[in-house]
Amino acid sequence: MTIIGVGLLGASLAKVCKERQITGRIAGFGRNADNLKRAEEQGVIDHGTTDLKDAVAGADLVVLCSPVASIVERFREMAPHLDAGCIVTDVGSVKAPLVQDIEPLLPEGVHYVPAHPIAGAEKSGLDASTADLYEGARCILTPTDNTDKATLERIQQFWEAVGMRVQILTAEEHDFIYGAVSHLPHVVAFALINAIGQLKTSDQEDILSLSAGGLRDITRIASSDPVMWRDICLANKTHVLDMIDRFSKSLEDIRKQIEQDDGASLKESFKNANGHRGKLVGQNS
Ligand SMILES: NC(=O)C1=CN([C@@H]2O[C@H](COP(=O)(O)OP(=O)(O)OC[C@H]3O[C@@H](n4cnc5c(N)ncnc54)[C@H](O)[C@@H]3O)[C@@H](O)[C@H]2O)C=CC1
Ligand SMILES: O=C(O)C(=O)Cc1ccc(O)cc1
Repeated sequence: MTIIGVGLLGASLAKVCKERQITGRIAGFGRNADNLKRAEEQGVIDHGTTDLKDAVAGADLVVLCSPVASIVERFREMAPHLDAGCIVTDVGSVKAPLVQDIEPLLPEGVHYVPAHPIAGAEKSGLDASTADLYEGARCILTPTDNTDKATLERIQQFWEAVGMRVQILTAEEHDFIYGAVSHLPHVVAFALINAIGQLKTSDQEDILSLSAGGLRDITRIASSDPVMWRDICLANKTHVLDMIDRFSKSLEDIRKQIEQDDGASLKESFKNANGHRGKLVGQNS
């Protein structure tokens, strides 16, 4: 197996595959030689290289684990060096643009099954990786009419072996759903903390230090990697813009209710929210 991008998702995958002996030798590709050397020294990968051709030589399975905007480029570069029979999957948080661009680049005999493990954190990099990152979480596969059925089954078995519950969606539906349940919440968290992050007390102290636990809860994901989230928002632009519009409308409704001292409607808005949140907590993943 070759992992492209030995960060949170890539190194966690390598760790669980080693622990459960799911794959044989693991090669890792990255741009940072020091990171690859550390991953090798820690036994996360067997061989780290900044040479993509060397990284994929003889690979049966390649997993693209780099930021969304780099995935198609890395695939384009590696395609001529993949052996017939090689299977490629990925972990990108946006699916339709990747599938659209990668499928026409597939060499004869090489198969691609797009995947998105719904497992992660606001932390990134090798040091944040853990063998149990994927355990019990959902993994969305987004095959197309061109996807080879036997390969789809093998990739489903692979993600299940890693500990995931596999679900199949079209790439388009995936991007709509995750635009709503993942990308919008990250945008909101970034925007919320930006809106209040620079406010000061009369003594010129940061007001954030005076906050209660709620602010920490709602902004945890505002610590997420800026490059990763830039790429996700731009790649899923249409859905993210649509979700921002929906959110703006929801916020505007609450604003009006407060402005008009409409306590009954305001309470109704908050009560509806309690109901939705209850569904989320009851069936959280
Ligand atoms: N962090 C999360 O919670 C989740 C992330 N994802 C997806 O997983 C992918 C990786 O995310 P993380 O592991 O969190 O990021 P990360 O920053 O921990 O790891 C990314 C790795 O890719 C390498 N990299 C960066 N630019 C590259 C390029 N141009 N070409 C090749 N390698 C490059 C980095 O050196 C790093 O080792 C992203 O596509 C993201 O959308 C999917 C599910 C959850
Ligand atoms: O940290 C969190 O709670 C996340 O939401 C992690 C996450 C980030 C990106 C994904 O595509 C999937 C999961």
